[in-house]
Amino acid sequence: MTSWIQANNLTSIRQNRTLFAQLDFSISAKDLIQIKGVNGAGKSTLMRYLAGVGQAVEGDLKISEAFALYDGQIDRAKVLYLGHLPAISTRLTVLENLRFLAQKSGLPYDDASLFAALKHVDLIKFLDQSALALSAGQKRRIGLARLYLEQRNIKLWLLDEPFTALDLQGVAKLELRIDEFTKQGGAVVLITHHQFEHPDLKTIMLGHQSQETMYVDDI
Ligand SMILES: Nc1ncnc2c1ncn2[C@@H]1O[C@H](COP(=O)(O)OP(=O)(O)OP(=O)(O)O)[C@@H](O)[C@H]1O
Repeated sequence: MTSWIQANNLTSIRQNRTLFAQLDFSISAKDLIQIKGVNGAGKSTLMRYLAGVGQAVEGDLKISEAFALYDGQIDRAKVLYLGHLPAISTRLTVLENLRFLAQKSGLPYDDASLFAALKHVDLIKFLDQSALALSAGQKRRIGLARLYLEQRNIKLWLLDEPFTALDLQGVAKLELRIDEFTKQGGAVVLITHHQFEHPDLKTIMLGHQSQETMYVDDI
């Protein structure tokens, strides 16, 4: 199968410190990939690079035609990136926040689909409540509700710490949703310190002790 993204020789140097170097990996349909490494290893830096934000990575990305917009560039309309902070406005209600996030992420939505998504993350009772009064887990759930909207063109999810602050039931539901998306042909790259048990989970390991600690398996 042709890879959507083939990364070759990626290097990131920040403040004179090499986070990772000569990193190779690929991302294909149905892949479930976890970026692993200690705090500060460069996991978010790498994910932000794949998401097209942040400048701290150099190297070569080969993009397949299925994933390219033009000229070998990633078609950003095919990527949904959820950063490690919930990005919630406390001035808006739960529903208004999701509407805003859906719009920002380029996802199609109407009120019925927003309601359905909020039901999936158990926030339907809080629709019109100000986000100011929500718990950390509930704020996280607003952002995750995007995963239940119609994905239309989206092929790749980039999820930075999506399990943070979720209760056990929330974790189980998110694991199921990730599994479902990959089975439907999408790919997921995630960063998590949660022990995600999945038979198809691949790993991109970042280490900053020495270059020998950097490896990618199963690709
Ligand atoms: N905007 C920035 N400017 C300069 N250095 C930065 C910036 N953002 C992060 N760094 C540095 O880059 C390194 C890697 O950060 P990054 O957030 O990618 O690590 P991480 O592996 O995701 O860590 P964690 O597990 O703690 O979230 C850190 O040493 C951090 O201090």
